[in-house]
Amino acid sequence: MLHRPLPSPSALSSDCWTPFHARLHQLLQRRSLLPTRSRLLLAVSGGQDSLALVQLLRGLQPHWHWSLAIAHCDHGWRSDSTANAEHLRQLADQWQLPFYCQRSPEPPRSEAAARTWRYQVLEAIAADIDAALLVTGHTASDRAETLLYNLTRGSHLQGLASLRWQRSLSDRLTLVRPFLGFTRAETSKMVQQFQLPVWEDSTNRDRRFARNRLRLEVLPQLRQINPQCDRHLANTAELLADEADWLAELTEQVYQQSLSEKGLCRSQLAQQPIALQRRVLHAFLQDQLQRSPSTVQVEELRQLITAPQGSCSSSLPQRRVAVVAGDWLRLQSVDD
Ligand SMILES: Nc1ncnc2c1ncn2[C@@H]1O[C@H](COP(=O)(O)OP(=O)(O)OP(=O)(O)O)[C@@H](O)[C@H]1O
Repeated sequence: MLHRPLPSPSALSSDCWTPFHARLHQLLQRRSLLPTRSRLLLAVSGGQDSLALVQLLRGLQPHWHWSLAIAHCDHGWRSDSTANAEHLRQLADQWQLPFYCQRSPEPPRSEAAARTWRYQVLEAIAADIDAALLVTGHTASDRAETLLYNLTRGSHLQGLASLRWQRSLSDRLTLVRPFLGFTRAETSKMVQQFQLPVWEDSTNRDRRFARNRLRLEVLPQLRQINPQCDRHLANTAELLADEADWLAELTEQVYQQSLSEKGLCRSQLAQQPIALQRRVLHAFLQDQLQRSPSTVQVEELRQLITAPQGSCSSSLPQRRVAVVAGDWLRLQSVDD
């Protein structure tokens, strides 16, 4: 485990301007991610990405006049987690930034539980300090990993397009990921160049976690095929995100056109490409059942678009079935 001593305050100075600062500055201008004078809550684990994020944002602060604060969530997972939090507190002191830290009452049982708890804490801190933007250090490499991970589990387009530049967490808080413009190899260079005291998380090396195996075993292999594969995979996710958004809009239009109190209009749906039929039927079932339908259920309904009068699907949740009534496809109780 590598714990670097805190460097002297001069090494942590934010006044140097590097090509990394210039790139982030331009990216923020182009994407309007972090408006001038906004209050930013920076989520910092102590790893290389989030420390590099703080360093660059501190450097850009005089140009954008943000008010910056740091938040750390201590999962209590590792024996050194309190020391990690204390290390960050001292660093925030040196950086003269407000520091907020919360420890989990008991260690979360899974990665997913940890993430849920972490975002609850971060949202509460953001509300306390009136910050509308929460900024994380997710990189293009995280985006590449997420794309690969979701592919291995089987995913629809939205899943492959995940890790967006921004995402709404609530009415009052937006999550922003400006570091998607950098790879992990680049944040590693930043850490060296700015002598940032990274606190290495030993669980990142634990190969029992699928994400770690992807990061430590699969991606290095893929980089032998193409050294730029992190960036290419992240760019693919970006293109897919635009296509997913466009398809979602189209789906909503067709759904609204085909829907009436009688059900879904079969002749309207029959004119649409199969991909749109599936999406509209998915939206219809989701609305009717208030839960995400399975692929099999959607496919069954798709067969009903051209099925004879009176045909019906097999039983759906809540003792319901889909039935063909003339030009309409509707859900009714199995008891009717
Ligand atoms: N314990 C935490 N407290 C606050 N923010 C966190 C914490 N863990 C993760 N984050 C935020 O979520 C981002 C992505 O988390 P992830 O687990 O992929 O990274 P990490 O390996 O923990 O650290 P880093 O991304 O800083 O190198 C981090 O960059 C950071 O902004």
